[in-house]
Amino acid sequence: MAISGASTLFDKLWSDHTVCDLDSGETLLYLDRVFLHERTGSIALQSLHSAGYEVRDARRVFCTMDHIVDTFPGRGDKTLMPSGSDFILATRSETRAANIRLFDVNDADQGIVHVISPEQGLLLPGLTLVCPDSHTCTQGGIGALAWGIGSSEAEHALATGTLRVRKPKNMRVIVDGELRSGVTAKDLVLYLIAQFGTNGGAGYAVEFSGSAIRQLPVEARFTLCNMAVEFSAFTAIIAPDEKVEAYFAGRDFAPKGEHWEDACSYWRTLRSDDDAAFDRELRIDGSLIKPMVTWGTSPEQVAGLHEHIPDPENFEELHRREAAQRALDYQALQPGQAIADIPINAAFIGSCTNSRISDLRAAAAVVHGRHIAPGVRGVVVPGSRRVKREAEREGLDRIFVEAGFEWRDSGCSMCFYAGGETFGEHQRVISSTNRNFEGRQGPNTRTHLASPTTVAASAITGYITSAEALVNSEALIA
Ligand SMILES: CC(C)[C@H](C(=O)O)[C@@H](O)C(=O)O
Ligand code: SF4
Repeated sequence: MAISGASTLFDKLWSDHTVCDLDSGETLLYLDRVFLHERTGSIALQSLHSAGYEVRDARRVFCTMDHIVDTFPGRGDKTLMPSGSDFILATRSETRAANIRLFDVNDADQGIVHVISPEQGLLLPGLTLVCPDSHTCTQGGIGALAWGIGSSEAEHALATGTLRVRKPKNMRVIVDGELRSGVTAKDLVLYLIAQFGTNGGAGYAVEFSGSAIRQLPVEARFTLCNMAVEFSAFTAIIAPDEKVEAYFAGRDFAPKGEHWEDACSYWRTLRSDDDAAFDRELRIDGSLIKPMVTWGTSPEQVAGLHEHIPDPENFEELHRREAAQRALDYQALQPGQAIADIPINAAFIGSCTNSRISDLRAAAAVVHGRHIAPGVRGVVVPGSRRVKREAEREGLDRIFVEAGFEWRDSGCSMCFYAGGETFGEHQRVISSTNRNFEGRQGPNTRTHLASPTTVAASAITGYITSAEALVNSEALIA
């Protein structure tokens, strides 16, 4: 379809994938990839099957076992939640019947859906991908149009290879300035949500751009885009650059030979035109950001690690005041408490936000030669089995285990209380994940979202601590 005038990257991908505009005001979009997982994908496949429909093109469909599968070494089909294995078994039989490539429980390439898809080159810049999972936006980090859908939309996607979608508006978030050392993409996205609220991106597809974004390694771009859904955005996208080309070079399903050159030439066209108009533009000075952590039960209830728990009375709007009070009650925290004085019971490194090899390297560098505080439980869950193998090749597993962490098999694990695993009631967990609502990590479990380096440093001190503060405090003692 021809594009007239200046366009955003999002508009270009939308237009390139438009089959037709519908009378309903929606667009019928062509889907290059559909990804499924055992929690929602099994439901979509079963429902499609019982309605008598077939998967239109199984070559474009992939499925993994990540949400419910447990992450204990030597795992099988059983999970702590007795009903968990029903999802696993249904996923296996439905994908087999439909001829869909499944990354099964103990497949060498199994892992969290949003980690394994770009990792293998199953998704590439410029392609569309949907998955019945809200964090599909993660994959916009390489310049693909990827968004989360519901199970019934997944049925439509599977049966037709297309989807009816209402076009969101365009937002650009420009992050200039240089991120300080020790400040990560996780801190950046928490800062964004702190500034503009969890509703800030509602109705928009967000393009991240600016000098701080160009500086981010590709895996950090996934972290940033991952939490676009916590900002209520339709999805997020970052224009691919030479870092993205280097990321894909040699990946299993990335184009090879002359196709590689063609692909790179095409990817270089994937950017917003200079004079493209955005419906909304937000600006952030990246140099102002410090390590962040959530104190409440929403990603917008967040503060710098050097700050104090706010007083709900100081929130202007009534609903924010009430939400803050309720969050403090749930989290058992007091207004005015220094964040650095909050003791933790557990530390979790994992999830589609922060479980890639660069996350594990950064966390391992913090814990290397140190030991987690007495009474604190630490768990590290690689995002995929490939990440796990690479970490083990580099000796990161030994660093974690010697520091007192459990080293697990890959999956969503304790990001989400689906397989039945939890740190327990009233346990306070510092977590590299993306959601902190009540009960997210198990009944009455208290979650504090932070970067993997903050999680690692906190595990060592037993208090919410930045990696920088850990090093400074040791220097004082020495
Ligand atoms: C189970 C799944 C549908 C869910 C999602 O959509 O995001 C989960 O991955 C989550 O993070 O809450
Ligand atoms: S790791 Fe967590 S956020 Fe990501 S897909 Fe799994 S449950 Fe959802």
